[in-house]
Amino acid sequence: KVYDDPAANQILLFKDKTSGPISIMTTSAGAPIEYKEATVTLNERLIFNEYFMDSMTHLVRERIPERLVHAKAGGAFGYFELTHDISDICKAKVFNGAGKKTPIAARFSPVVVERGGIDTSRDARGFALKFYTEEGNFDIVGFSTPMYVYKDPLLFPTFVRAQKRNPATNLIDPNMLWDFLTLRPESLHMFLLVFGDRGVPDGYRHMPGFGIHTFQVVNKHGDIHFIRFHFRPDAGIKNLRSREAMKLAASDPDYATRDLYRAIGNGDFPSWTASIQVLSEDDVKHAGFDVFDVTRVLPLDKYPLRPFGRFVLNKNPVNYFAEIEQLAFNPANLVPGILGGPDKVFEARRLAYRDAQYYRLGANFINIPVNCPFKNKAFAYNRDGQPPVKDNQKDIPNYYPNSFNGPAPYKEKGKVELVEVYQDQPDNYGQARELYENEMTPEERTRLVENILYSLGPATKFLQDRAVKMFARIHPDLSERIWQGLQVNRTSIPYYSSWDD
Ligand code: HEM
Repeated sequence: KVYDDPAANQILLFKDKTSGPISIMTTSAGAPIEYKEATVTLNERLIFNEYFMDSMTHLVRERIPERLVHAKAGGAFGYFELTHDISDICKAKVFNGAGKKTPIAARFSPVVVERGGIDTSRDARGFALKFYTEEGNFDIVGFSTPMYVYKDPLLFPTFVRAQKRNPATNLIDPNMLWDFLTLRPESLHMFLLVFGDRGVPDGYRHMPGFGIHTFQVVNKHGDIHFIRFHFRPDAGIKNLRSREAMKLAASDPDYATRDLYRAIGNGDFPSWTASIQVLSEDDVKHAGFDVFDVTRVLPLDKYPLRPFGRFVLNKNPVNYFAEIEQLAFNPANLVPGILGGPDKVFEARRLAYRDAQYYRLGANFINIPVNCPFKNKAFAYNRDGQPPVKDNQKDIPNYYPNSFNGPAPYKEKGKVELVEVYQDQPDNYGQARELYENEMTPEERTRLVENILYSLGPATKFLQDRAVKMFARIHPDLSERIWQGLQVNRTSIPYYSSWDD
């Protein structure tokens, strides 16, 4: 049978591919088990009902901590195809030899909403890719915007808390958000995109992705370059208007997750073209600004895109929890030839992801099949701890150094260190102005103002005044329109003036 919606009919599809119950039901320990309804076994104690004991005690242990941020997601698997060799700048094998294909996992996620939240919420989106390369797993843990919120990683906890729920009311609190945005105005560059059309992508298939950090790469001669990753959806970038997004929030909060699963299930495989901006050491020295500043974009006219590959998602997860919930991305998962970003945010991320995953998945999260390198075997000296331990590295010596043929350290030929960079205060009014003035159409600017008012309207007056002042530094027109809007739209609940039908 053919179903036009594999997302809605997954369980029917399962039935169709089987010819009856797939097996006798068993206990978790594998013994055949009867199903005895408790109500018709009044003369039997529930404690002897092994089905009850087994399922009940498991059920109450089924929740694990959700991700602190990016809790809700759609994810899938597929491959990356290298269309253009880039060995001239990067020796990582995954990017050497045009035509090479590498298996990948992808996970797309709004930042703020909780695990059961709304897919069409106004937010940036995570855009995380794991390349299962022959030299180990390489992760690009990026965003749907080409820039990030701040360049000082000390702000991470503040930013997360300001966007999440108020500790007393348990509500998302515009005062907290606007306090943050106006105290740290470098965030407004990214938030112009979030409040603009890009803030609600029309599903994940129409969403671009960016590595954001300027990664240092090295070729086999030891020459270093710096690159930024860009991924453009081949189906084109599409966004939802606020009104559609809000309707979908009520009618289909899982809109983007459904769209991705359905498309892949129907054989309509989404793909993205991968490009890089490339800078030499000289370019970095003469850029005239901090090219490692994650709150800025690198101008495309100065550093044009060099396409090098595409990736295709052609396989839905067979089990969401096992394969997507348990996926563990980490910017520190790098391979020889790719050194990561020299900036402070990248440095902070080297700790944060690993730490978060130990907490939510346990000490051996790397042994969960989707997280294991599978093109090569890992030979770390870690042992024991919470399951799964897999073979626990069998009888291989468990300490280093040793004299008994345990794994020996890799000696990279012509090893190059990550450069050290001096980073100072961000200043992004210039790029935000450019975005507002040159990249947004007049209609987009109107929608931007409306979306800002929707969020800023319920904030308290001194924050509104502070925001108007900040927006004036981006563009007088933007600030004027927001000020005007606030005069009619100052309200304590989110409200769209133009939405009254
Ligand atoms: C100080 C800076 C940052 C810190 C400390 C941080 C920390 C975290 C943590 C703890 C998680 C949850 C990880 C997990 O439970 O598996 C996370 C998820 C994520 N972060 Fe960050 N982050 C930072 C900046 C960024 C930046 C700059 C980007 C984009 C370039 C980014 C993209 C993501 C994505 C995509 C996820 C979700 C990964 C997934 O799909 O599992 N983060 N971050």
